[in-house]
Amino acid sequence: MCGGGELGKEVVIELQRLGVEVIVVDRYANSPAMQVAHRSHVISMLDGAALRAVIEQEQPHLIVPEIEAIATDTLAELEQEGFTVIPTARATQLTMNREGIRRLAAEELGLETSPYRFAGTLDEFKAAVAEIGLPCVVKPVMSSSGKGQSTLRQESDIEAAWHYAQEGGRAGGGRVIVEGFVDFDYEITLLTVRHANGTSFCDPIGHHQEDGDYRTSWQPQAMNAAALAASQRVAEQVTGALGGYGVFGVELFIRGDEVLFSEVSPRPHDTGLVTLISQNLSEFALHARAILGLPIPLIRQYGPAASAVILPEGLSCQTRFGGLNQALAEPDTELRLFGKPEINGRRRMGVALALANSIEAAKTKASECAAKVSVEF
Ligand SMILES: Nc1ncnc2c1ncn2[C@@H]1O[C@H](COP(=O)(O)OP(=O)(O)OP(=O)(O)O)[C@@H](O)[C@H]1O
Ligand SMILES: NCC(=O)N[C@@H]1O[C@H](COP(=O)([O-])[O-])[C@@H](O)[C@H]1O
Ligand SMILES: [Mg+2]
Repeated sequence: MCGGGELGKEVVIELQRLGVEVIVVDRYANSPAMQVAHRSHVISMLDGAALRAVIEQEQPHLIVPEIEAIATDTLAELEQEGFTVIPTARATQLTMNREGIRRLAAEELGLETSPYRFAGTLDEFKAAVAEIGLPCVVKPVMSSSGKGQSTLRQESDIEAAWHYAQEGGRAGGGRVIVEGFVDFDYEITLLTVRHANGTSFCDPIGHHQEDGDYRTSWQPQAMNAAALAASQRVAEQVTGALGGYGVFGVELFIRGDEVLFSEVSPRPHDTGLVTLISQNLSEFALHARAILGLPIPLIRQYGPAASAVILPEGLSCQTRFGGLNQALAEPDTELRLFGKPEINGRRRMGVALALANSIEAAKTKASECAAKVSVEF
């Protein structure tokens, strides 16, 4: 498992339930997934030689990327040499860089997306913003969880947005994407599972984002039949083009019956944390089954459910949690506190989960549960 955060941790648990030996690799020691793995290694996964050395040493049957920022060219070489990369090395190459997946979706598959331009210098960036027009959204081509992302509303935002994007990516500065701002009605993650017996869809997950990072998610998101069918068609096309087995988080903007492709994770998605309470098989269990080639005969959804993140800000290597008594007092609430060993700035440290009789009630319950957890430094 290349990447050992909160998403990987749940996949490790599911794999181990099925008898798999799991070795986690990440950039820092004692990452959440390392805490539940058989063994672990700390390396820079952007360093191809270091990544190759670990994989040659461990000889894994499956290489399971958990984050974008990995030396994906090395994964492609290893795949050529006979290793299996989940879902495919090409999928990890295309999705680690926004340029790869955007050009595939918009230019090769002909899917509708926001208008976009790429820029590698401040001058190109200014020209791109002029062409796309304001408001627009800028993101480093290699980033996730909103890192380095900003929305430009006026000319005076341009310079700061460029510098923030240069500092905020997960792999240093470089190219950015400038996207026209989409005034969507709502956005969804359509979890799509490619497995031995075909492709299955989870019920759509709605979510609310701030600063490019998710705050709450819920399932099922109400959708009209036309928009849902169009979403499934887009998801089938994109995941089919990427290939391989596993869960994909297909991010879509919905405007009336119109569906715009935004991006896709070739792995479980953070907004899909809600499936830890909302489905018989969570997205993590689905990923484990799919990559092992096991059957997925049914995905049962349990009704209105929500997740809300615990996202403190601070500086500490001695985090403690409080308020759990109050947080868990309501029925049908659960917590996952990830066990990240350090916080330096704002970091997602846990998530609250809730089931209720309506989506609104589930969102409120999950948010209240999250708010009652105090993080002490
Ligand atoms: N072109 C756009 N128009 C309007 N909103 C946008 C646009 N692009 C992104 N957003 C908003 O910002 C959020 C984060 O964008 P995006 O998913 O591209 O970033 P990310 O860093 O890859 O985040 P994650 O890793 O959590 O998926 C989107 O879910 C959406 O709410
Ligand atoms: N949107 C992608 C996403 O949520 N990825 C998840 O966050 C971790 C990194 O967290 P960190 O930045 O706190 O180390 C990743 O390892 C993955 O589990
Ligand atoms: Mg996203």
